[in-house]
Amino acid sequence: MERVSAHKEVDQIWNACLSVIQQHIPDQSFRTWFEPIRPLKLYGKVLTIQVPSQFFYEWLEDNYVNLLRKALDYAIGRDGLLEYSIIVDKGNEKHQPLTMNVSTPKSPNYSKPDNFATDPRMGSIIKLKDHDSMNLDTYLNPNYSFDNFIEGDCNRLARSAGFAVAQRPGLTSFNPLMMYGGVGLGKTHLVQAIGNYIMNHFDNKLVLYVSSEKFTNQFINSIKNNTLQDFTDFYMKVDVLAIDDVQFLSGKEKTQDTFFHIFNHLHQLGKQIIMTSDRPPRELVGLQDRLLSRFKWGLTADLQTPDFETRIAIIQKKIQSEGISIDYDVIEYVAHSVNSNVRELEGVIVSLMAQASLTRREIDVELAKNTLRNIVMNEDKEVTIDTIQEVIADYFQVTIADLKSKSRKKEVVYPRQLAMFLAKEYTELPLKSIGYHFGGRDHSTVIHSIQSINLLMDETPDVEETLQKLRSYFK
Ligand SMILES: Nc1ncnc2c1ncn2[C@@H]1O[C@H](COP(=O)(O)OP(=O)(O)OP(=O)(O)O)[C@@H](O)[C@H]1O
Repeated sequence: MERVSAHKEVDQIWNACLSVIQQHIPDQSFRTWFEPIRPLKLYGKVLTIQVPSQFFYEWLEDNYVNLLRKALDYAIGRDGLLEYSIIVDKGNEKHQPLTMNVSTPKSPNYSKPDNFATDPRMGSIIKLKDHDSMNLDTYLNPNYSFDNFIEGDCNRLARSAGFAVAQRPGLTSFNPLMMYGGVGLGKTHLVQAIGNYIMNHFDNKLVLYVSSEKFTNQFINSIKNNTLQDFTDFYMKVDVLAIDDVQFLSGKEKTQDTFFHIFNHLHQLGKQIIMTSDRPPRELVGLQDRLLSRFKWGLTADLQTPDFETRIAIIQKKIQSEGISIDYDVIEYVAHSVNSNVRELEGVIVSLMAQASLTRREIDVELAKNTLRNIVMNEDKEVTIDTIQEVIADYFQVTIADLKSKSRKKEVVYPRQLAMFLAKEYTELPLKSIGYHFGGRDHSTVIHSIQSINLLMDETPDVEETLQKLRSYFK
């Protein structure tokens, strides 16, 4: 029967491994890559060792797999297996280090140890389970794909270029591919979709996704630990390097030097580089000119705030993926009310569903209104168009229905125009959406209302005074 061995035995086995390893590599490498390893347990013929990071694990797999095999043969026998437990660095968050036990599927090549020698990756002793790898930010999140990325005018170029790159990595003129855009507009989604596509369609391509922050931290650690060469060698081996949020490299001269070096090496070998940034290259202050000029060698594509139709499609996709259905008038209401970015849009849908299930209510426009109002209140942000309408209706003693009606009565027209004027001032909604909230008027009516108020302000001082009073309700 298999059993977990006592500590002493585990240590002995690992020391036997180390004695083999030490004979084959320089002292410096031994100290760097083997001394930090802690033997944890021996279960039958499976030895579990703890390694300090994902990067460390990969490094061992890439560089020392044959040697580890040899050491296991000696210490346990040919059927000895190795299991890694990786400490995931949680940065400054106060979490216990998460230890992941990586399972040990027996490789089909296992019975032919010669394969290990010819292709270390093929014969890697251990492979990360896919669902485990999701937890590590050097890996890709399989939930991001081209299939669930909605295309619209706002992202068409970036999506098409991304898809072309995914189909022929390193072979298109889009190298590097640089995608930029504001918060929550889909940069990470797209870059990960490219990575996932390549992983799923090319067996032998090594894809690495890394945030610039992580890259910088790894770089700093490699200097501290005297492993800079290992660090650069590691990056120079990949076939596809996806680096997120390059604006983070700004002002970090030494990190930029190393990135420059890696970039050139990969580019010369025809490897694919994909980058994202929150602003266009010309606005990346604090980045070296030589890097910036290289960013422009390939294609730069922007991601814009999604237009109304794209917002509708995104909401529909989201609710479909949640397996529910919502009436079109609710979808339309949300699409007309949230236009900042896709993350917020998704957030509203999630809150809406939570709200509905908590209060056991149907998802209708009324519920959507309440949800939005709560979100806005909690985030202490600008007022919603509904609040503006309520304040105006109350102030001028008209009804909200009047504001939305077709009535041309003077007592209604002026408040309605003021409400549209304030909606423009307080919300980020496009004119088309403002019009929607006023009984489906088109954007030219909204422009006309705003112009009328501007004209009136020039003519009558009262208007400015009224506006000030109304504004005081929103403070
Ligand atoms: N076109 C789209 N279709 C479907 N979902 C999208 C689209 N764009 C963004 N999303 C979703 O919106 C959310 C935010 O996107 P993502 O994290 O990629 O934004 P980002 O641009 O990287 O933002 P940040 O700069 O804040 O990291 C994700 O859940 C993503 O799946």
